[in-house]
Order: sequence, then structure tokens, then C-alpha cells
Amino acid sequence: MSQAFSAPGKALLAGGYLVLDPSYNSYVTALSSRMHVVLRLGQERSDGLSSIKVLSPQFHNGEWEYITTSKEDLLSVKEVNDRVNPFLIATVNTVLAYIQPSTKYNVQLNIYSDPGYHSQENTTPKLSINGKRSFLCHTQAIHEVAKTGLGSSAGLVSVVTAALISYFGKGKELDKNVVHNVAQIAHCYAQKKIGSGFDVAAAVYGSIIYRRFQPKIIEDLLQHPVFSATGDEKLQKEYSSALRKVVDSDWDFNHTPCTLPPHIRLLMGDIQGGSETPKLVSKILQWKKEKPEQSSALYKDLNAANESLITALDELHKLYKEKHDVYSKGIKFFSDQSIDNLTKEVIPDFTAFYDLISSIKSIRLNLRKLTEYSGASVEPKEQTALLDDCITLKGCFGGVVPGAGGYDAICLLMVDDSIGKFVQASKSDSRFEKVTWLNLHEEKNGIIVEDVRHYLGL
Ligand SMILES: Nc1ncnc2c1ncn2[C@@H]1O[C@H](COP(=O)(O)OP(=O)(O)OP(=O)(O)O)[C@@H](O)[C@H]1O
Ligand SMILES: C[C@@](O)(CCOP(=O)(O)O)CC(=O)O
Repeated sequence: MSQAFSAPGKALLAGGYLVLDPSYNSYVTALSSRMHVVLRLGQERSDGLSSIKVLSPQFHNGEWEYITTSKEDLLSVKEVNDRVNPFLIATVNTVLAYIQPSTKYNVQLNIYSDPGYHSQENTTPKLSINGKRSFLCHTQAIHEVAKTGLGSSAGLVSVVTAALISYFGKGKELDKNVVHNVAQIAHCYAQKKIGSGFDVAAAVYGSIIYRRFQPKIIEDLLQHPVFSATGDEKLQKEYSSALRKVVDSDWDFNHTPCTLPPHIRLLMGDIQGGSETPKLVSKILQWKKEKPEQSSALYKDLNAANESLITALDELHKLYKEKHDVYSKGIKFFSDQSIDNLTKEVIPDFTAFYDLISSIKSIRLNLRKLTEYSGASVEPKEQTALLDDCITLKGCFGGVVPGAGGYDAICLLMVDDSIGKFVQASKSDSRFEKVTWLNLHEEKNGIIVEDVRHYLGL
């Protein structure tokens, strides 16, 4: 009995910071870099204990084994060698608390992550027997390898949750809402904070318009006394019932599926340098507290700009469906020129394309105000120059600093056929010397079941 699942990485195109507040929608694109898990029955242990062994063979020392403390207590586990992986232990504990297993279990999980999640320096590829999968092997341990910001922990927590729930569910169809709710709780617990959860939601549901759940749902759960009195079986049982109630309740959040319109593709550029999201977030929150009037006015404008992007993308889908020829002409028109060179008059047929361009401009204008007012480098000057340079080349509708912004990355919306020429042109142009274009595209699916044969030999 083997099973495999995968879940996507993410790019938050619109809604950074606002998405921390359950009042605002964000736009999240799921990416072609995915986290994979293969679940097999594990070996019985000679001591008769239940166990969940996790191997992550691309990384040095990527091995964790969680065993129960006794044959009778199937709910609490510890890592055999005291090896630390906060995201794994949180996921294992949360799933066990939700499932409350009544019979012994021994399972093994193998984790594989696509190349986009981590820096590819000093790696060697490894191919599965049928050649369908190839992953990069690193010389360092997982916590030592540089990340690219696609949400590896959210992917990990989501696929491990899916695999374990499916195993314990014994053939019952996987309920994505249950996987999502359990994964959000485990991820918050591991991070020791309650983020907006857009990364976990994208890993589970794929490309989505996401509005957050009320954080209180999880806050109350993580205040439970079980966390300050480990080993207390009665408290453990109480916590399990409380957790089950929360997971099975209605979270009232938005996860409407979405996808970029036909022939419009995302192009991500990795920038040398980096930013620390928690520092940016705390600066923004501090400014919000100190300047309530200024910040609520700006949040209102930024939200209107975000919503106008969502509407423009929706209008483009409609145009494609209802006036296919006009849509194709629009795509051709924008592939042949830079939007920097557009004349003032709007070609009426192409209004939806112009709306897309102006919504991106409006998001950026407001992100620059956010930068100026709060002092947090959300769209710093270097990124402003770079994004302005991108729209001088043909086929680019505009671009943003995704997620929390800063110096990490840029994300462009491009005519698909223009990407090759765009990348080529940028290579011989010193304005783009700090950018590495990433081999990524949108893959809108969230968690999917994979064919286990594709992972044999890895
Ligand atoms: N392939 C993997 N195998 C085992 N553990 C992993 C793997 N990928 C991620 N992790 C766990 O997730 C941690 C990284 O999570 P963290 O939230 O810091 O980064 P991230 O989710 O990639 O970042 P971001 O949210 O900025 O995209 C690792 O230190 C490890 O504990
Ligand atoms: C700033 C924030 O809204 C987005 C962070 O996005 P990213 O990790 O930079 O992709 C934080 C959050 O939503 O948890």
C-alpha cells in the first residue's frame, strides 16, 4: 500500500500585508515547483511501538523518526534521535490529535522537493527509474540551504498532512477542507505565530483568491493547557477533542479558484540580496498602530487597486470566451510593443488589457506610498527602477514585488510568446544584471494524487 501526493509553491501577486486582516482579498498563484511525498507502510519496530519515519533524501541528515512513548499511548510522539524539524513534528502531532488512532501504525514518508524552492548551488540531480521525476541533491542539511521564498514549509506541512490523513482514513476520499484546516493549525504551531496562511491555502487549493479565516479560531486552540503540561494524557485527550471540533467547523474564509488568463504568464525574477519578512511585517504593523488614519486610507486605496487587478483578470477571461479574435489580437498587439511606449488613447477593444496594466501601476503606486509612510522597504528604490525597466521591453504588462516585497524577487505578467525574447534581451542589458529569471510557471492545481511509480529509485 503506497500513495503519493504533491502540492504547489506560491506567489502572492496582490494582497501582501492586507491579507493579514480577514477583511481583504488577495490573489495567489500556485507555481510549478511542487513538494512531493510518498507514503509506504513502514517496518514494524522490535519494541512494538508505533512510528512515523520521514526521509528527505535530498538533504544531509534528512531523517526523522517519530515514535510513541508506549504501546498504549498512540497520540504522543517524540523524535528518536532528538533531531529537530519543527514543521514535521507539529504536523505529525496535529494529525495524530485529529485522527486519534486506535490501532498501531508504522509508516514511512519520503519527501521530495522540486528545484525552485531552494538555491541550486552545489547540487547534483537524481532521476527516478522511469525518468518522470528529477530532484536536486544538496550537500547541506535542510535548514542550511538558502530558500527562494516559494513556501517550502507550507508545502511540506500540506503534503504530509494529506498523506497521513489518507493513510489513517483507510481509503476514504481525501477531504481538502480537513487537510487545509489541520495543515494551517500545524503550520501556525510550528511557526509560533499565526500568519495569514495564504501559503498553506495555496498549497492545498492551488491558485486562489484568498481571504483569511478569523485568527481567533487557531489562537484559542494554541492557548490550550496541553502545551504547558506535556505528557498529561487527560489534557491530551481534551485537546484532541477541541482540535477535532475546530477542524470540523466552518472557517468562513475565501479560497475561490482562479487562474491567469490564456497566453498571460507569470515570470519570476530572483534578485541577489534578500529581505526578512518578519521585520517588514513588524514595521508595517507598528506604523499602522501609530498612524491609524493614514494607514486606513492607504489600505483602502491599496485594496481597491488589488481588487481592480482581480477584476481585470476576470474581464480578460470573459473577453477570451466571448470575443476570441479580439483577445488574440490584443495579445499580439501587446507582444509587439512595450507598454512604456503606449499612446494616450485606449483602443476600446482592448480595454481589459489596459485595465490590467493600470491596476498593476496602481498597486505599485500604493506599495511605494506604503514604503514611504512606514519606512519598511516594500518596494525599495532599486526594485522600482527594475520594474520600470521591465516595462520598457516588449510583451510585459507590468510587474510587482510579490508577497512581503523587499529585495527578494520580482514577479511580471507577460505575453507567453514574448518571454523567450524578453529574457534574451535582458541578458545583454546591464539594467538586469542582478536578476536571475526562474524556470517557473503557474500550475493552478493544489494537492493532487501522484503516481507512486514516478518516484521509484529516488
Ligand atoms: N524538503 C524538506 N524536507 C524536510 N523539511 C523541510 C523541507 N522543506 C522545508 N522543510 C522544513 O521547513 C523549514 C523551512 O521553512 P520556512 O518557513 O523557514 O521557509 P519557507 O516556507 O520556504 O519560506 P517562505 O515562507 O519565505 O517561502 C525547513 O527548515 C524545514 O524544517
Ligand atoms: C506580508 C505577508 O502578507 C505576505 C508574506 O509573503 P511572502 O512570504 O513574502 O511570500 C505575510 C502573510 O501574509 O503571512
